[in-house]
Amino acid sequence: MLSGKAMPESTYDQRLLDTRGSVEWLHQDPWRVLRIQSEFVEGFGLLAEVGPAVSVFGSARIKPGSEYYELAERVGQGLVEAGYAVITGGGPGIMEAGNKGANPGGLSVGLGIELPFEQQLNEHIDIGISFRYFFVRKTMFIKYSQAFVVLPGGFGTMDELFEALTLVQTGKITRFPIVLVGREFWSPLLEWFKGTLVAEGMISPEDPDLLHLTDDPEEVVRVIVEAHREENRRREETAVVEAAATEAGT
Ligand SMILES: CC(C)=CCNc1ncnc2c1ncn2[C@@H]1O[C@H](COP(=O)(O)O)[C@@H](O)[C@H]1O
Repeated sequence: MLSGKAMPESTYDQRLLDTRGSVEWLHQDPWRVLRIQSEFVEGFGLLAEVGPAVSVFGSARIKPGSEYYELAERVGQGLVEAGYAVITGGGPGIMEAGNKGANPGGLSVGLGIELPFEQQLNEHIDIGISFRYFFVRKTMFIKYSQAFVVLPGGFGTMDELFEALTLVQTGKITRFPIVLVGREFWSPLLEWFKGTLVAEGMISPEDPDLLHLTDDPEEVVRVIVEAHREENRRREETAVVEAAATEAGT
């Protein structure tokens, strides 16, 4: 970890993605692949035994005591009571609230990101990793959680929401509940999905149904538990049908 004067002026993501400037950096790209690889290896190693988990996303700027902070804390607590680990971006605001709700009752995970300004993981974390690359970190959220809960937030939150939505819509991940918390905040976006995106044929009429909207932390947990129960039932049914087909064929 670097702090104060030792903090570099640019981030690893910036140096990787910036094609302008000194060509010296370009010659280092092949070596960067190894650094990226090691970040995947470290993430896979630390998270492999996390068990069933749900990621909680939302604004880094929300302060303790605010309505959304308390809501996120209750969501974290409810998820842990239902047997899930809680994964967040490890920072302040909603992330901190989600981790705080999960801790000390359950497993609280923070997947932090190196930013151009100094920042520490919040203090309510059992397993914490600081990533240099956003895209490596995003892979970890998707790979190690079985649902996303998204509270109000800004660009970072939208990025995480739309990544998950695209992966579900395109069938890259299946049966992955995405729950939006905060009806007043999210309703205009859902209206826009239906009134503009569906109306202009940019998404299918059923695509907005990939999102579940609520204000109630207990409903968040209920929706996720039921979706996973249904998924397990489907898997068991498929396994029985496949076993019967194999037996019939032998
Ligand atoms: C005070 C401040 C701005 C700190 C930023 N520190 C952060 N630390 C960790 N994850 C972050 C941070 N900022 C954005 N993110 C990511 O983007 C989302 C929040 O971004 P936003 O505030 O909605 O756009 C979080 O779910 C998180 O995964």
